[in-house]
Amino acid sequence: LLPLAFLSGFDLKMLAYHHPPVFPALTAEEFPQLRAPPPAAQPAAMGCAGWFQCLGGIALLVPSRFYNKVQDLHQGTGGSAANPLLAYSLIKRLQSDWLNVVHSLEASENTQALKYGYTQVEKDLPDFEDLEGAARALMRLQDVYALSVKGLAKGVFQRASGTHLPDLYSPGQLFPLSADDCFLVGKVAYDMADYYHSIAWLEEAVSLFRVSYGEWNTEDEGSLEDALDHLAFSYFKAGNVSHALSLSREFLHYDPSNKRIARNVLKYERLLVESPERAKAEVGLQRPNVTHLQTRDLYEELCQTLGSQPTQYQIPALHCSYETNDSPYLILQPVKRELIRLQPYVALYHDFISDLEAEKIKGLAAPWLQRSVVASEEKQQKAEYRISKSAWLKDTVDPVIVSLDQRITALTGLNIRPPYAEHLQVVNYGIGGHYEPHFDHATSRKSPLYRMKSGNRLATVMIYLSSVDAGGSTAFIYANLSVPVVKNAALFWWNLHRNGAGNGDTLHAGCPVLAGDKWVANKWIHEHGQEFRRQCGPDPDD
Ligand SMILES: O=C(O)CCC(=O)C(=O)O
Ligand SMILES: [Fe+2]
Repeated sequence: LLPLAFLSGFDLKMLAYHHPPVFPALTAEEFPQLRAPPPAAQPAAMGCAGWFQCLGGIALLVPSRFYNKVQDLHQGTGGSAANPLLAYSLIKRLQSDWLNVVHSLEASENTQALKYGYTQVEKDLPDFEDLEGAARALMRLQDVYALSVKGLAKGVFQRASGTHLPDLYSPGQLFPLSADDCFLVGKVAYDMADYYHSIAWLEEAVSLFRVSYGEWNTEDEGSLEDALDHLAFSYFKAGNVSHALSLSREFLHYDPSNKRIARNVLKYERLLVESPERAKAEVGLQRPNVTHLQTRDLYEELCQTLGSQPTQYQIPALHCSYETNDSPYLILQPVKRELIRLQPYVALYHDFISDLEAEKIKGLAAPWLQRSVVASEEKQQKAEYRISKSAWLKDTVDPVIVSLDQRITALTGLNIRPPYAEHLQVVNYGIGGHYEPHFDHATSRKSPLYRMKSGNRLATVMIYLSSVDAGGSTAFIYANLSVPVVKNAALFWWNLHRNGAGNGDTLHAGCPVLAGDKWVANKWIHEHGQEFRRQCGPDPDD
């Protein structure tokens, strides 16, 4: 650096200007290798005393005392560039102080403290399975709601091309994804050999990495080269050799010494010479049908459009009414029933519980939530087609459950004392959480549902304990209807015909939650105990 005498007032102003008193800009400008924390991660905002207790300031090595001193020096720099003392201290700081800070014992102690702090909370942080799950959830939302990946990367929820439907969700604040965020989603798809999704997400990653090429982010996992590498191979696997070739050539432009990519380039060139038609071959990539759902299109349409329920005007039998169900319990406060379908019978009871009760039930379940399982042959196990957390609540845990049971008894006229009904199952779906089309009743005699020795699941009462911002409807696939989440309402349907056979028309699903936090509570009522409450009959349609 020039000695003090050679720096003009303007030079000093420029120095001060480039090192404004805003901490993040200051550190990043003065020492680009030091990563400034995002403004939201300031110690006060995070509720901790100094940077060194905070993980928010990862890789931040600057002691707060020095930071405060620097900040004070930057106060009112406008007129003070003429002050020789300040000018001297600025130059000294840039030439010597920072060097001492970076090489200080304090800096290495801070790094150690940062690492120690990280190991303390590490076990509570999301693991790779969580991250993979979150990436899959994004792809699920992309598919089920036909969203454009380009839009998602920008933070908006636009429909993919071809549809002119309005957006399903408009967030108040945009949260665009970074190149590396997109890269990771693409990589998760790539690792599952799902080139349909890897291509869409890696295309976004590549274009974002291109824009910021040369800017290194310590926190990033991938780079432009990584994204080009994975994207080229995805295109090759999808049969598009000419795209694979041009991306691999671009890779070599950035890293000419990579022998593997150089070999790939030769291979792709040879393939194109041997069969030039490959150059033109635009292989239509099929979306993988991971869960082999036969009803996928129907299901997704119902999730997107909230079904096509005929209204009361088309079917007069579908109407709203106050019901007492001959129960003394309901005489003073009848339930508000909205008949949704007669075949299969589906009814929505509005305001079945209060906000207070909903909060209480969620609070009681929260500490017990575990990843939901499904019945598979004789076992219960986790499955990709049901992503949620759930907990069982006995009526002994709180009087609120007792009074809910009383109301369900009054509403249904059924006997729900154990073992004639299961305990209350509280379910929480996070973003992208879903339950693909399924039956609540057992379809095989071996099902674990029969362990209660009270027969099959005759009826379902499902209560919405929350609202959602978008998505999350309950779709009845064959009945061609879907019910939006209505907070505090209870949805009722019969799973079995009067002859005891399962009603195939009750195939239903919980659509993925697009935005929000969805909670439901299930009460499954079994066959036994209802002999005098729901008459049986021989008619297979009844
Ligand atoms: O969440 C929903 O809308 C449906 C849930 C469901 O079908 C179930 O838990 O069995
Ligand atoms: Fe269900």
